[in-house]
Amino acid sequence: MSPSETTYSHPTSAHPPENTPDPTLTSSTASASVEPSSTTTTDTQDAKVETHRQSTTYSSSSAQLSHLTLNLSRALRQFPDFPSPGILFEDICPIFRNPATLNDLITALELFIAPENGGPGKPDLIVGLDARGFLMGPALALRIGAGFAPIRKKGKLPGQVERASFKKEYGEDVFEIQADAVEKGQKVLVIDDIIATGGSASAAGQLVRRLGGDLIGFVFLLELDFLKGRDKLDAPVWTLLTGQKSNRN
Ligand SMILES: O=P(O)(O)OC[C@H]1O[C@H](OP(=O)(O)OP(=O)(O)O)[C@H](O)[C@@H]1O
Ligand SMILES: Nc1ncnc2[nH]cnc12
Repeated sequence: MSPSETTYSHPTSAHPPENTPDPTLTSSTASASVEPSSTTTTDTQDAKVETHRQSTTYSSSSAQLSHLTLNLSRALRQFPDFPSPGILFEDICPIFRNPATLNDLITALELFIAPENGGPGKPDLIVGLDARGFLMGPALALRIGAGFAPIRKKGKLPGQVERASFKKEYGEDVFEIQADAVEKGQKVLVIDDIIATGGSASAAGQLVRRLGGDLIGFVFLLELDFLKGRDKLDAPVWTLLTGQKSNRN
């Protein structure tokens, strides 16, 4: 089977099977309540494209999104046992090397968050997660006319910060955000490349809310859905691609 014929929805042997417990849930990490979303799933040749059905523009936007996400899924590649044994690492770097796929990514995200496609609408502020969220967040913010603020790993931001510890698919970490990064009541969208166990995104959501932000949702390029990370998030979740394609390399 050629790479373009493989399915982007099955866990591979390098990842825990669907019913394997999420390792981060065995710790004291706080787990947020689940907010059901009206997500529908459309299968394409390579990817499952999640959209939120709402208006008459759905069909054309959905077709465009299918096209864009197919291009994006083809640009991803995988590295087994990185950064540690048992992890099948999804490498997003090739998307950014090519201006066409970079544009596809930002256009797909822009379409995805549009209210007519069931998205949350334009946020006041996009909050991106260190480090790969920085590759996507500012470009999307510029495209839609929103601000951008970073959540960084501990010790990188000057001034007063809010801090949250968390567990992720391959380790533990600490996030910080500048205390004045979010204005009270600002509509905030959190963006990152990948949601795996959801530990990183959950900690980011907590920080946004602690600063008084109105957390309108989370958006990701890729969701490793078998790890059930979205169950840790208590705001709507939008993901362009789900699952993992095996034997890509
Ligand atoms: O859902 P989780 O299990 O929390 O994993 C997802 C997080 O892991 C990766 O970041 P990483 O900490 O590796 O940082 P990087 O972006 O600097 O590579 C990824 O970019 C997400 O932020
Ligand atoms: N499998 C994975 N590939 C790339 N980034 C990740 N972050 C958490 N899990 C990951």
